[in-house]
Amino acid sequence: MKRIGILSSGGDCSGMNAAIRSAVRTAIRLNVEVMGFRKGYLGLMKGDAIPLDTKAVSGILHRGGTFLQSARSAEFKTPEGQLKAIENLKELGIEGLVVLGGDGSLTGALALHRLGLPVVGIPSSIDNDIPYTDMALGVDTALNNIIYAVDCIKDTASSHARAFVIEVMGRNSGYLASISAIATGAEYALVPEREYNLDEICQQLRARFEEGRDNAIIILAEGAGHAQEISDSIKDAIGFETRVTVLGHYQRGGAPTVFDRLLASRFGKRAVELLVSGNSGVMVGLSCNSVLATPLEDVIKGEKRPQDEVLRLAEVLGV
Ligand SMILES: Nc1ncnc2c1ncn2[C@@H]1O[C@H](COP(=O)(O)OP(=O)(O)O)[C@@H](O)[C@H]1O
Ligand SMILES: O=P(O)(O)OC[C@H]1O[C@](O)(COP(=O)(O)O)[C@@H](O)[C@@H]1O
Ligand SMILES: [Mg+2]
Repeated sequence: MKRIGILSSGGDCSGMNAAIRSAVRTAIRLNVEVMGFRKGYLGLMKGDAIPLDTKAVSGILHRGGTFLQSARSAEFKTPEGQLKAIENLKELGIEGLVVLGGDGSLTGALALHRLGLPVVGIPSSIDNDIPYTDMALGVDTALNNIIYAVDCIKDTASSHARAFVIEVMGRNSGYLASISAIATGAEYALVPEREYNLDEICQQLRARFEEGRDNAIIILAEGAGHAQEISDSIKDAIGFETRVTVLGHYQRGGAPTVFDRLLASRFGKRAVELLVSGNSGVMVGLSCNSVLATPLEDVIKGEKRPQDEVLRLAEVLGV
């Protein structure tokens, strides 16, 4: 292989830059040129690419987001969009592609692989909803962002004897909610994977405030309900003030943690080594602290949910 491409797609996350840097520097060591596509699959369909050398990826390791930018594209889901991408790659003399992204982007990578393009995926999404990797890129940084915010909110909640409903991201996954609830000592983690009974929660919260506790933190996964409605129900039932904080896109940015910098560097290197040695149609992943490759077919067929042990732990340590 003489020339490969790289792109970041879907929701950005911290660690993408570090992974791109690692992939580019590994490729250069192997005498392979790298082109970076801007704005994910949009750039691939437009042929919007820039050459990436060692200098182009210096000074980005510690920055959140992705300097290649990211996007979501409905057109790329169509066969026409995918063929446009393949044609552009041929014209640019690009023989293989590294895709950084979440479950959607990896489904797109599988589509390109089925069209005959050598592809390797790097799981990158704060949601941690991608199977065959213990952690995706960006998850650890997002969790650290969340616990910083929750700790701050707890201070003000205590000062006013309030209950807070704090909404975190995760799409259909309760991973961020359950882990951050354990790490902050929150009273409840409301997640899509477990049914919850709001009446019971309100009774327990009322008892908690009546016995003199001065705050309550309820971490709500975005896929598990409406923050304001839950907050209003709690307020009406317990008679204490409630507030809502939606952490939103704050969770996705910021300097990557050591864990994410290391994971990104390991993933980027292995992805290029696999691609250049002819092992394509796979995703790199972390399993028991080793970097493994899994066929994209299995990744896309698979499902990932937070471990039951973790969900149970959040319940046992809460109210
Ligand atoms: N089924 C699919 N086939 C081809 N491409 C897809 C498919 N699903 C998603 N993609 C591409 O991947 C992009 C990112 O997917 P999305 O689910 O929004 O984010 P993420 O990759 O972070 O999970 C989509 O906008 C689309 O271009
Ligand atoms: O940035 P957008 O387009 O508002 O999307 C928000 C969504 O992206 C995420 O932050 C990341 O999800 P993906 O990795 O699937 O893109 C979700 O947690 C959230 O629901
Ligand atoms: Mg996703």
